[in-house]
Amino acid sequence: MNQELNSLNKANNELKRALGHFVNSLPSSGPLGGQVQSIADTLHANDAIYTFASLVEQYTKMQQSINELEREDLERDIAAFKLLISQSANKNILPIQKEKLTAILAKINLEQSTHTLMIAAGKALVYLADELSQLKESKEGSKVVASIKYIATEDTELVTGDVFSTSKRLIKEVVTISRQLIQMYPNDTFIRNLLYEASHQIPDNQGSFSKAIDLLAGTAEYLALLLQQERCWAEEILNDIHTNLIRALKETAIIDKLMASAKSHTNQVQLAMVSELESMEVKAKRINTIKGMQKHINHSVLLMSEIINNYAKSQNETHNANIKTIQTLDEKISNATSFIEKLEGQLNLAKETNLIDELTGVGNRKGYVQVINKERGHWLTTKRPLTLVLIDVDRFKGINDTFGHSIGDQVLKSLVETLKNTLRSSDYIARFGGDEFILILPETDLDMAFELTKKIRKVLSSLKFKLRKKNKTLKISCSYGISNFTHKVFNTVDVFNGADKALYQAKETGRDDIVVYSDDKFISMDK
Ligand SMILES: Nc1nc2c(ncn2[C@@H]2O[C@H](COP(=O)(O)OP(=O)(O)OP(=O)(O)O)[C@@H](O)[C@H]2O)c(=O)[nH]1
Repeated sequence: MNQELNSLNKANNELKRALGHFVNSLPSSGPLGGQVQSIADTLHANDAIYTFASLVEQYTKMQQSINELEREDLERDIAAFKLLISQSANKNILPIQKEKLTAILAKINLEQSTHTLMIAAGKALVYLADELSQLKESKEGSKVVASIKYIATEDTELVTGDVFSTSKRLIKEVVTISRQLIQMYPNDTFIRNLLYEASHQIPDNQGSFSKAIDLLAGTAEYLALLLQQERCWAEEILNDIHTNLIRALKETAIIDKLMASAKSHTNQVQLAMVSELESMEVKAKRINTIKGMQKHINHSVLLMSEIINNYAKSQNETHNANIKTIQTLDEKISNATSFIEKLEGQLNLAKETNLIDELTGVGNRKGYVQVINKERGHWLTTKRPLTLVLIDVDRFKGINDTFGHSIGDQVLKSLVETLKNTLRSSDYIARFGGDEFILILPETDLDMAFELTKKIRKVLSSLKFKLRKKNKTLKISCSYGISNFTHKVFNTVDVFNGADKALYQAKETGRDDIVVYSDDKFISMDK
């Protein structure tokens, strides 16, 4: 379309030049004076397309005015025009030329209609121009031209020459424009007709100035229409692009995802950007210029890419943070795993060497022997207090017999749990057999052991075992025997026997009792 517009501009300049001379040759007063002046003013305007349109309009108006003018006024103008031609015809030109001009003049005199008068006058001008240009080339030409200059004003010569050559050039431009247009719109009948009409004007040297302007005006009008159409298409395409852009975003739910991500990360900037993007569709409907829409699309695309970049960045950050957390967790898990493995190893070793009681999970008699030997060795070197406590459930046989073996087992397990919760980690528990347990208490003297045993007795006596079937509650009690390593009694078996003696004594005195035996004698404690 640019090419066509350039051609149109070129044609416009030609037209301006030709009309300039034409206007200068016309009388500036009289009935056409106003229009002549207005054409002259328009010629100085700069906007090519605007000038062309108004020149054509004013030229057409002038033609109409000529038709509408009073006969007398018109005759005066035509008379001036005839005089101009007859003066040209009477001067020093060749007889044959003079003859031709006189014939035309005679015809002009006969013509009644203004329109045909104008055509005849136009032909005379064209003929004159043609002859003049030929004369300029010939030998006697310069002489003749000089004589014509003498009778005709400079403007007249220019008008005739320029109007003729401009007509031809204008038509050529119409042909050029329509040939270019036909390539873009091969099925357009208007352009085809235009090309046909313009092409048939070229070989005809009599092609009139007004015909050329008519064709050119039609071309310009049609070009404007095509431009308008293309503008509409461009607008539609841009609108489509924008709508599709927003639809694609909605369909893939990208906006929802971005919104959710911005909300969860309390990213205010991102949130504001996503909301703006959401309102893009509404805003687009209010835009009615191509430039505006292009700007809007650019803005949309920039905004989208910025949001998506931000989103990707935050996703990346979250990803990296997750990787760090996973690494820390991995380390913790592997530490815990190796710890568990170590414990498992110890447990397995204990099980392998039969040091653990199967039912309660504490040490068995073998375990007790191993630990007491170790602790005794320590006592021998440090002489730090070391005490044993024997615990035996009272009337356990009765529990088994009355409530069943499994309740008996449960009592033993609960007893061990209570002991574990009351003792220090350095203390050792072993099931010595049946319902009898032994505690090895390092760093514990008799008084401390006695207080600890009182505490154990209190907790155990508060235990209640619910017996569903019988709708009863079972309570238990135990008897306790305490003994310690001393300077006098430091043999393991002797100390154990001391504790056993004390336990037996507790049973004898009615059970649920604590008895202390040390250095081969019973010790009375403050109960
Ligand atoms: N349920 C259960 N009972 C056991 C287990 N080992 C031993 N016993 C029982 O524990 C009871 C021990 O009873 P004794 O200590 O002799 O006597 P007691 O009934 O406790 O009476 P006193 O000790 O004199 O108060 C026996 O009836 C054994 O069968 C066990 O692993 N589970």
